[in-house]
Amino acid sequence: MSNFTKTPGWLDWYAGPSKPRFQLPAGAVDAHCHVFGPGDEFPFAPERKYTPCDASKAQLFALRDHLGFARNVIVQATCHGADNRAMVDACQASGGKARGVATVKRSISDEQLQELHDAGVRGVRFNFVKRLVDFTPKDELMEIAGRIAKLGWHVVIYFEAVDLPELWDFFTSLPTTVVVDHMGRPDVSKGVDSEEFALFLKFMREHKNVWSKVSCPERLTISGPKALDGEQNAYQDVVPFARRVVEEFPDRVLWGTDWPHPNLKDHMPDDGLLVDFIPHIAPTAELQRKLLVDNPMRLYWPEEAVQR
Ligand SMILES: O=C(O)c1cc(C(=O)O)oc(=O)c1
Repeated sequence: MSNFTKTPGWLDWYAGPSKPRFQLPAGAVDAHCHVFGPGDEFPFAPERKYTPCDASKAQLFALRDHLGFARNVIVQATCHGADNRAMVDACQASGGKARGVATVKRSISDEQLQELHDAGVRGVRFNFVKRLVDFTPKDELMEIAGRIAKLGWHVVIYFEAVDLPELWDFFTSLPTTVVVDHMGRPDVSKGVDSEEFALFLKFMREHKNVWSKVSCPERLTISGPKALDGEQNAYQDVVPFARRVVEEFPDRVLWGTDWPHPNLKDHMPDDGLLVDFIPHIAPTAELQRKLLVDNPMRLYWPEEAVQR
């Protein structure tokens, strides 16, 4: 037990997830997941907006093996601020099976960036979700992007769909591959043919360096049903969004569990059933292989990626 007190109402990750019915392709990558602490070993950042339960590297690796993934991409969680030690420790302990995405400040030195690279970091995350982080000036972010571009890294962006118009010019001037978290958080109640989602598709269509994670149906759903109690048709209201992105941009999509699912308020999904969501959004073996193996390997393990 950590000395930190969890945010009231915090939902812990689901213990004892089911075995997915969907068999992941060999070499599948969970390309969006986090570690939290443990708080006593890797304290949460003073500037954090929430205090989570612990979610250790050992627990993450056990989930990876249980679900049938070969590798993880561990994304720095905002509760750790720009202190990347927990994420780096997990990457280093993974025996080459994890790569990382860090959060850095302008003050980071070139030596420190190189250390992150040596630990397996291949990207930085810029977060624009106001409930998660304080504002960072765009000139600072652009300076960081210019520096990490030289290492061959990419930028991961997290924002809400309503904020895309305002952020458009900044995003489209980033010099690297740009990976959008959770499809830019569409409001699924507006429908897949909404102006809002059309703008997101245009963003990807017009900018070939933009990729998307088609993750987090458990976050985006309004009407469910929830991935609990053996449900094989979970989050039907999110399926058309993710499927549209996978089918139009099959070579620029990634998928991740988002374990341990920070800040869910309504329910905590059974991660086995979350994996069973994948064939609903990527219905063919080829789309599944691109989404789960080829694309994440190209971005995070290019030295090992198979050219097809
Ligand atoms: O929507 C969220 O609350 C959320 C938070 C974080 C984080 O705190 O890093 O990461 C995510 O991917 C999603």
